[in-house]
Amino acid sequence: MSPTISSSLCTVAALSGRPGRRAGQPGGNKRAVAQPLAAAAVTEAPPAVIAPPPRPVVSAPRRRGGRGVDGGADELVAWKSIRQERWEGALEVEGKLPTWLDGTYLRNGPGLWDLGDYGFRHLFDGYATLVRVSFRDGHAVGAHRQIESEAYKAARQHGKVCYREFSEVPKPDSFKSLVGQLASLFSGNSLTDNSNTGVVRLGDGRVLCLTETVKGSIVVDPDTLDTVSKFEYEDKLGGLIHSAHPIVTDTEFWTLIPDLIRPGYVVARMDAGSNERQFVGRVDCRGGPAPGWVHSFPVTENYVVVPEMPLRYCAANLLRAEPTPLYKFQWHLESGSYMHVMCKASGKIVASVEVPPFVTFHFINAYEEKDEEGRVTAIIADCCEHNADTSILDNLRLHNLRAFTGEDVLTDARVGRFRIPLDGSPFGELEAALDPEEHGRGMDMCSINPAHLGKEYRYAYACGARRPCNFPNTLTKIDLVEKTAKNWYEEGAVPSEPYFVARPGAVEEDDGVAISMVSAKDGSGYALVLDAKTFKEIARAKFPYGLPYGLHCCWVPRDK
Ligand SMILES: CC1=C(/C=C/C(C)=C/C=C/C(C)=C/C=C/C=C(C)/C=C/C=O)C(C)(C)CCC1
Ligand SMILES: [Fe+2]
Repeated sequence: MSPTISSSLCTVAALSGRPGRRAGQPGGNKRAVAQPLAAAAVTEAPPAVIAPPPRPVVSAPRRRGGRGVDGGADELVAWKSIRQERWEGALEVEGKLPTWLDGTYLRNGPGLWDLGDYGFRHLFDGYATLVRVSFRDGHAVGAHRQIESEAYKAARQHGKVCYREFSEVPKPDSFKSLVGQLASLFSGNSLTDNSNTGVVRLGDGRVLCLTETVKGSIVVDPDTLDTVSKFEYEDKLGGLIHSAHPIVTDTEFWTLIPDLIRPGYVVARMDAGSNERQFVGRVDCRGGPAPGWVHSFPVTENYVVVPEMPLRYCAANLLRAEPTPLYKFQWHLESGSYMHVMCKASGKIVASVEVPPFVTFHFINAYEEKDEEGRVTAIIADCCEHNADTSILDNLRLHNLRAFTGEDVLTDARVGRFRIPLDGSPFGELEAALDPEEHGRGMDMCSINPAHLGKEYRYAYACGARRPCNFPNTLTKIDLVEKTAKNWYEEGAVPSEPYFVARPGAVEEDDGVAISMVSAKDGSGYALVLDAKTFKEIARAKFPYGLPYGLHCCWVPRDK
């Protein structure tokens, strides 16, 4: 079986007789060749460190994204663009930070949604803003900085969208024929590299920001937040899009690459320290007409779980200039929903079952269920499941996020637990792992103790809901054994993904802290440190300005 992805997005490149070219390195386009990006930052960005202004540095949308009020003091800035390129400074600490907390918390997310007088429409479109909080000896230093992607630099230079983002596309260039536009889409040239979704620390210590385009993999410096270089995959796997959430451990990296031409997924792994993905196996879709969206996927110790949900990629929507209700995707309930299980060692599929319809962006974890003799009988896979309803994508339009009227409009979500039997049965199960009322029927942006990745586990940390609300507004600690939740809430505040950091030497699964960045009701922002056991606040480290909402985080321990 050929490991080369035959995705429709590769078609033009393949036809042009330039095999093996890496995504993001189209022939003749010198801008796309790997090179340090920081040099551009020095000439184009403002001075290295800018003192914080007295008021939150946010700007309001002026067109399209809905009318906002200028970000003065006393109002939430979660959905407003950060105006400064960068800032760094000591944070005022309220409470007592644990002295063992020694390292850097990094958070990535779309923090800039305005270009001149043009406002983006969807949360996922914003240009990437990295936030850092470094903890040492009970003190905290904070910083933020825009990631210098090609897409961001071009937008800044030309004052308009220049690459295809999640929902925004560049205005059609009247000099470029339709064929030319199709060619640049299929070659990947016009796709964004705006790596605004995740941030991971690879086993070799490099820190990588990611999105769903392969070319949007960017290496950053966790200390300076400098954009260091493009992460170039040095293999022939091809593919222009991949799962935004690879599975990363100290020794390896697993990823899923959807194939839009021959609907399916390629499973690949990469050794720590390498840039070369290796083909492990392929899963053919059982439903059509395209693979399901795979924002993330889970693994166990011995297996990779490949989800196939009815929210599927749609080639026609990829080409459209105006966003459709489901953006680049389409809902195909009739196509069925499936879960596939691949053996990591052999690449063979050991189970492929039909499951009830589901909608998920974030898998939480998975593990192997064993019988008394230690034989693996089933795979358990947990996710943040939106009750098979795609409306969450509409909830996340900036207009809706900015227009909270007190009405309860956030759609319900739960911890969806799949049970995938390995005995050849054709069906798997999907049920709520606990009563969703425990976390207010809001559930997303989850982390676990990384020592339990792929293994049995008890606790998950996520954003839940206190209703009425239009967005998850609590932090919740889920106990999957007791089937209960502990919740943190502050009126009017928007917290982001709580990230678990274990205490050095910890034995118990919840011995550590959960760190979240909070955009407060009064326009301020702070890093919140909760005791992961009690889920009570230990300390908060306050930024002198409010920060926009952000998505995912990682932890970089200090080099000793
Ligand atoms: C640019 C192109 C694409 C980009 C896809 C992107 C940027 C997808 C990002 C998805 C994210 C950030 C999902 C997050 C979900 C968060 C939820 C549900 C939170 C809920 C509340 O707590 C493609 C679409 C891949 C097509 C090519 C072009
Ligand atoms: Fe995500």
